[in-house]
Amino acid sequence: MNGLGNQIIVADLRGTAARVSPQAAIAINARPETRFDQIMAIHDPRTPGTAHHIEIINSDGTLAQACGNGMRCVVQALSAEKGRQRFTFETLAGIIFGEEAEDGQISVDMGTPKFAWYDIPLNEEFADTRQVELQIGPIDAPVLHSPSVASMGNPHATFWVKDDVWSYALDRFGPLLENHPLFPERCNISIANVVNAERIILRTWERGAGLTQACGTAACAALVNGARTRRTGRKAVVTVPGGDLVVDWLDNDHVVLTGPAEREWAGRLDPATGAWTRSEAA
Ligand SMILES: N[C@H](CCC[C@H](N)C(=O)O)C(=O)O
Repeated sequence: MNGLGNQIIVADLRGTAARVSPQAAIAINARPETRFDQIMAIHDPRTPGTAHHIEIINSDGTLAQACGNGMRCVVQALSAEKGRQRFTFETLAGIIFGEEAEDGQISVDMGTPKFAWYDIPLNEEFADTRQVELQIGPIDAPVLHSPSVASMGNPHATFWVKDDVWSYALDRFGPLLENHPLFPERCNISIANVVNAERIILRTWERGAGLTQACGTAACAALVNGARTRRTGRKAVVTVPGGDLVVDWLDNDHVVLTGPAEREWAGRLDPATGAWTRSEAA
Protein backbone atom coordinates (compact mmCIF):
# COMPACT_ATOMS: atom_id res chain seq x y z
CA MET A 1 0.00 0.00 0.00
CA ASN A 2 1.03 3.61 0.10
CA GLY A 3 -0.02 6.63 2.12
CA LEU A 4 0.61 9.61 -0.18
CA GLY A 5 3.62 7.78 -1.60
CA ASN A 6 4.93 6.71 1.82
CA GLN A 7 5.65 3.07 0.91
CA ILE A 8 3.93 0.76 3.36
CA ILE A 9 3.66 -3.01 3.66
CA VAL A 10 0.75 -4.14 5.83
CA ALA A 11 1.64 -7.59 7.19
CA ASP A 12 -1.23 -9.61 8.61
CA LEU A 13 0.19 -11.65 11.50
CA ARG A 14 -3.07 -12.11 13.38
CA GLY A 15 -3.45 -15.53 14.92
CA THR A 16 0.29 -16.23 14.94
CA ALA A 17 3.10 -15.50 17.39
CA ALA A 18 5.46 -14.60 14.54
CA ARG A 19 7.07 -11.18 14.29
CA VAL A 20 8.76 -9.55 11.32
CA SER A 21 12.47 -9.98 11.97
CA PRO A 22 14.98 -7.21 11.24
CA GLN A 23 16.69 -9.53 8.73
CA ALA A 24 13.40 -10.08 6.93
CA ALA A 25 12.79 -6.33 6.77
CA ILE A 26 16.23 -5.70 5.29
CA ALA A 27 15.79 -8.53 2.77
CA ILE A 28 12.34 -7.31 1.70
CA ASN A 29 13.64 -3.77 1.29
CA ALA A 30 16.55 -4.99 -0.84
CA ARG A 31 14.14 -6.17 -3.57
CA PRO A 32 13.04 -3.31 -5.87
CA GLU A 33 9.43 -4.56 -6.06
CA THR A 34 9.05 -4.51 -2.29
CA ARG A 35 11.19 -1.52 -1.32
CA PHE A 36 9.31 0.10 1.55
CA ASP A 37 9.50 2.79 4.20
CA GLN A 38 7.61 0.96 6.98
CA ILE A 39 6.07 -2.45 7.57
CA MET A 40 2.91 -2.25 9.67
CA ALA A 41 2.53 -5.69 11.26
CA ILE A 42 -0.97 -6.38 12.54
CA HIS A 43 -0.89 -8.61 15.64
CA ASP A 44 -3.54 -9.90 17.99
CA PRO A 45 -4.41 -7.41 20.76
CA ARG A 46 -2.41 -7.39 23.99
CA THR A 47 -4.46 -4.86 25.91
CA PRO A 48 -8.19 -5.05 26.66
CA GLY A 49 -10.13 -2.41 24.78
CA THR A 50 -7.81 -2.45 21.76
CA ALA A 51 -8.60 -4.44 18.62
CA HIS A 52 -5.07 -4.88 17.30
CA HIS A 53 -1.47 -4.50 18.32
CA ILE A 54 0.57 -2.84 15.59
CA GLU A 55 4.33 -3.25 15.34
CA ILE A 56 6.05 -0.76 13.04
CA ILE A 57 9.32 -1.72 11.36
CA ASN A 58 11.53 0.74 9.45
CA SER A 59 13.30 -0.35 6.26
CA ASP A 60 16.60 -0.61 8.18
CA GLY A 61 15.00 -3.21 10.48
CA THR A 62 14.59 -0.92 13.51
CA LEU A 63 11.27 -0.37 15.27
CA ALA A 64 9.34 2.90 15.13
CA GLN A 65 6.86 3.90 17.82
CA ALA A 66 4.49 5.67 15.45
CA CYS A 67 3.68 5.98 11.75
CA GLY A 68 0.79 8.16 10.64
CA ASN A 69 0.65 7.22 6.96
CA GLY A 70 1.05 3.54 7.76
CA MET A 71 -1.83 3.70 10.25
CA ARG A 72 -4.09 5.02 7.48
CA CYS A 73 -3.12 2.04 5.33
CA VAL A 74 -3.94 -0.34 8.18
CA VAL A 75 -7.33 1.34 8.68
CA GLN A 76 -8.13 1.03 4.98
CA ALA A 77 -7.12 -2.64 4.86
CA LEU A 78 -9.22 -3.47 7.93
CA SER A 79 -12.19 -1.40 6.72
CA ALA A 80 -12.15 -3.33 3.44
CA GLU A 81 -12.28 -6.56 5.44
CA LYS A 82 -14.64 -5.68 8.28
CA GLY A 83 -16.61 -2.68 7.06
CA ARG A 84 -16.12 0.95 8.05
CA GLN A 85 -15.82 1.43 11.78
CA ARG A 86 -13.65 3.16 14.34
CA PHE A 87 -10.61 0.97 15.00
CA THR A 88 -8.56 1.07 18.20
CA PHE A 89 -4.91 0.13 17.99
CA GLU A 90 -2.06 -0.26 20.42
CA THR A 91 1.39 0.90 19.28
CA LEU A 92 4.64 1.67 21.10
CA ALA A 93 3.41 5.29 21.10
CA GLY A 94 0.20 4.35 22.89
CA ILE A 95 -3.43 3.94 21.86
CA ILE A 96 -4.32 5.21 18.39
CA PHE A 97 -7.76 5.47 16.74
CA GLY A 98 -8.53 5.46 13.05
CA GLU A 99 -11.54 5.62 10.77
CA GLU A 100 -12.27 5.74 7.03
CA ALA A 101 -14.83 8.33 5.85
CA GLU A 102 -17.41 7.88 3.08
CA ASP A 103 -15.16 9.72 0.63
CA GLY A 104 -12.29 7.31 1.32
CA GLN A 105 -10.22 9.82 3.30
CA ILE A 106 -8.85 8.31 6.50
CA SER A 107 -8.38 10.10 9.79
CA VAL A 108 -6.10 8.83 12.50
CA ASP A 109 -6.02 10.19 16.05
CA MET A 110 -2.28 10.11 16.72
CA GLY A 111 -2.58 10.92 20.43
CA THR A 112 -0.95 13.87 22.19
CA PRO A 113 2.39 15.50 21.37
CA LYS A 114 5.14 15.77 23.97
CA PHE A 115 7.61 18.63 24.20
CA ALA A 116 9.81 17.99 27.26
CA TRP A 117 13.47 17.43 26.31
CA TYR A 118 13.53 14.04 28.06
CA ASP A 119 10.37 12.89 26.22
CA ILE A 120 11.77 13.49 22.74
CA PRO A 121 14.40 12.44 23.91
CA LEU A 122 17.35 14.85 23.79
CA ASN A 123 20.74 14.18 25.34
CA GLU A 124 20.90 17.63 26.86
CA GLU A 125 18.49 19.61 29.01
CA PHE A 126 16.54 22.33 27.17
CA ALA A 127 13.92 24.30 29.09
CA ASP A 128 12.29 25.39 25.84
CA THR A 129 12.14 22.95 22.93
CA ARG A 130 10.47 25.42 20.57
CA GLN A 131 14.00 26.25 19.51
CA VAL A 132 17.02 24.13 20.40
CA GLU A 133 20.68 24.72 19.69
CA LEU A 134 21.61 22.58 16.73
CA GLN A 135 23.03 23.65 13.41
CA ILE A 136 24.67 22.33 10.32
CA GLY A 137 27.01 24.14 7.96
CA PRO A 138 29.58 26.90 8.63
CA ILE A 139 29.46 28.12 12.23
CA ASP A 140 28.81 31.75 11.24
CA ALA A 141 26.49 30.94 8.32
CA PRO A 142 24.61 27.74 9.17
CA VAL A 143 22.56 26.11 6.41
CA LEU A 144 19.96 24.77 8.85
CA HIS A 145 19.69 25.75 12.51
CA SER A 146 17.56 26.06 15.66
CA PRO A 147 14.89 23.43 15.02
CA SER A 148 11.73 23.00 17.07
CA VAL A 149 11.58 19.47 18.44
CA ALA A 150 8.60 17.34 19.46
CA SER A 151 7.62 13.76 20.09
CA MET A 152 4.59 12.27 18.35
CA GLY A 153 5.53 9.03 20.08
CA ASN A 154 8.60 9.16 17.84
CA PRO A 155 11.21 11.93 17.77
CA HIS A 156 10.99 14.83 15.31
CA ALA A 157 13.03 17.95 14.59
CA THR A 158 11.43 20.66 12.43
CA PHE A 159 13.89 23.07 10.79
CA TRP A 160 12.15 26.26 9.62
CA VAL A 161 13.26 27.81 6.34
CA LYS A 162 12.02 30.89 4.51
CA ASP A 163 12.88 29.69 1.01
CA ASP A 164 12.27 26.61 -1.16
CA VAL A 165 12.47 23.37 0.84
CA TRP A 166 13.83 21.69 -2.32
CA SER A 167 16.90 23.95 -2.32
CA TYR A 168 18.35 22.03 0.66
CA ALA A 169 20.42 18.85 0.27
CA LEU A 170 18.34 16.84 2.75
CA ASP A 171 19.89 13.64 1.39
CA ARG A 172 23.26 14.88 2.74
CA PHE A 173 22.19 16.66 5.92
CA GLY A 174 19.49 14.16 6.87
CA PRO A 175 21.79 11.30 7.87
CA LEU A 176 24.08 13.63 9.85
CA LEU A 177 21.21 15.20 11.78
CA GLU A 178 19.35 11.88 12.25
CA ASN A 179 22.42 10.51 14.01
CA HIS A 180 23.50 13.68 15.84
CA PRO A 181 24.57 13.03 19.47
CA LEU A 182 21.79 15.37 20.66
CA PHE A 183 19.35 12.56 19.79
CA PRO A 184 20.05 9.37 21.80
CA GLU A 185 17.30 7.52 19.88
CA ARG A 186 18.12 9.25 16.59
CA CYS A 187 15.55 11.58 15.04
CA ASN A 188 13.25 12.17 12.07
CA ILE A 189 14.45 15.36 10.36
CA SER A 190 12.16 17.78 8.50
CA ILE A 191 12.54 21.06 6.63
CA ALA A 192 9.44 23.24 6.83
CA ASN A 193 8.41 26.33 4.95
CA VAL A 194 5.37 28.10 6.40
CA VAL A 195 3.37 29.54 3.49
CA ASN A 196 0.68 30.98 5.75
CA ALA A 197 -1.07 30.11 9.02
CA GLU A 198 -2.96 27.30 7.26
CA ARG A 199 -0.28 25.80 5.01
CA ILE A 200 3.17 24.26 5.51
CA ILE A 201 5.42 22.76 2.85
CA LEU A 202 7.46 19.91 4.31
CA ARG A 203 10.21 17.48 3.34
CA THR A 204 11.37 14.73 5.67
CA TRP A 205 14.41 12.54 6.15
CA GLU A 206 13.00 9.65 8.16
CA ARG A 207 14.93 7.90 10.90
CA GLY A 208 15.60 4.38 9.70
CA ALA A 209 14.09 4.92 6.25
CA GLY A 210 15.71 7.98 4.63
CA LEU A 211 14.02 10.40 2.21
CA THR A 212 10.32 9.62 1.82
CA GLN A 213 7.43 10.99 -0.23
CA ALA A 214 5.42 11.58 2.93
CA CYS A 215 5.77 11.25 6.69
CA GLY A 216 2.57 11.58 8.67
CA THR A 217 4.05 11.99 12.13
CA ALA A 218 6.48 14.61 10.74
CA ALA A 219 3.47 16.52 9.39
CA CYS A 220 1.88 16.33 12.86
CA ALA A 221 5.12 17.49 14.51
CA ALA A 222 5.47 20.39 12.04
CA LEU A 223 1.92 21.55 12.78
CA VAL A 224 2.22 21.43 16.58
CA ASN A 225 5.65 23.07 16.40
CA GLY A 226 4.22 25.68 14.02
CA ALA A 227 1.29 26.40 16.32
CA ARG A 228 3.37 26.69 19.49
CA THR A 229 5.84 29.05 17.83
CA ARG A 230 2.90 31.09 16.44
CA ARG A 231 3.87 30.39 12.87
CA THR A 232 0.57 28.61 12.12
CA GLY A 233 -2.84 28.03 13.58
CA ARG A 234 -3.85 24.69 15.11
CA LYS A 235 -5.10 23.29 11.82
CA ALA A 236 -3.24 23.32 8.52
CA VAL A 237 -2.69 21.59 5.22
CA VAL A 238 0.78 20.10 5.20
CA THR A 239 2.07 19.63 1.66
CA VAL A 240 4.63 16.83 1.48
CA PRO A 241 6.29 15.55 -1.73
CA GLY A 242 3.49 12.98 -2.20
CA GLY A 243 0.61 15.46 -1.77
CA ASP A 244 -1.51 17.08 0.94
CA LEU A 245 -2.22 15.97 4.49
CA VAL A 246 -4.52 17.78 6.91
CA VAL A 247 -3.38 18.05 10.51
CA ASP A 248 -5.71 19.27 13.26
CA TRP A 249 -4.48 19.83 16.83
CA LEU A 250 -7.72 19.55 18.78
CA ASP A 251 -8.55 21.42 21.99
CA ASN A 252 -8.25 18.11 23.88
CA ASP A 253 -4.55 18.08 22.80
CA HIS A 254 -4.98 15.13 20.42
CA VAL A 255 -3.53 15.46 16.91
CA VAL A 256 -5.68 14.15 14.05
CA LEU A 257 -4.06 13.36 10.72
CA THR A 258 -6.24 13.02 7.60
CA GLY A 259 -5.26 11.81 4.15
CA PRO A 260 -5.62 9.03 1.60
CA ALA A 261 -4.33 5.46 1.49
CA GLU A 262 -3.95 3.28 -1.58
CA ARG A 263 -3.82 -0.48 -2.03
CA GLU A 264 -1.30 -1.65 -4.65
CA TRP A 265 -1.00 -5.45 -4.58
CA ALA A 266 -0.83 -8.38 -2.20
CA GLY A 267 1.11 -11.57 -1.67
CA ARG A 268 2.41 -14.00 0.92
CA LEU A 269 5.33 -13.10 3.12
CA ASP A 270 7.58 -15.14 5.40
CA PRO A 271 8.12 -12.87 8.42
CA ALA A 272 11.30 -14.72 9.47
CA THR A 273 13.22 -14.63 6.18
CA GLY A 274 11.43 -11.99 4.12
CA ALA A 275 10.82 -14.44 1.25
CA TRP A 276 7.62 -13.51 -0.59
CA THR A 277 5.42 -14.39 -3.53
CA ARG A 278 3.00 -12.13 -5.28
CA SER A 279 -0.48 -13.58 -5.33
CA GLU A 280 -2.91 -10.83 -6.12
CA ALA A 281 -3.06 -7.69 -8.23
CA ALA A 282 -4.65 -4.57 -6.77
N1 LIG B 1 6.34 7.28 7.79
C1 LIG B 1 5.90 7.45 9.12
C2 LIG B 1 6.91 7.82 10.12
C3 LIG B 1 7.86 6.72 10.41
C4 LIG B 1 8.77 7.15 11.49
C5 LIG B 1 9.98 6.36 11.54
N2 LIG B 1 10.89 6.63 10.46
C6 LIG B 1 10.65 6.48 12.89
O1 LIG B 1 10.22 7.24 13.76
O2 LIG B 1 11.64 5.78 13.07
C7 LIG B 1 4.72 8.33 9.25
O3 LIG B 1 3.96 8.44 8.30
O4 LIG B 1 4.48 8.90 10.33
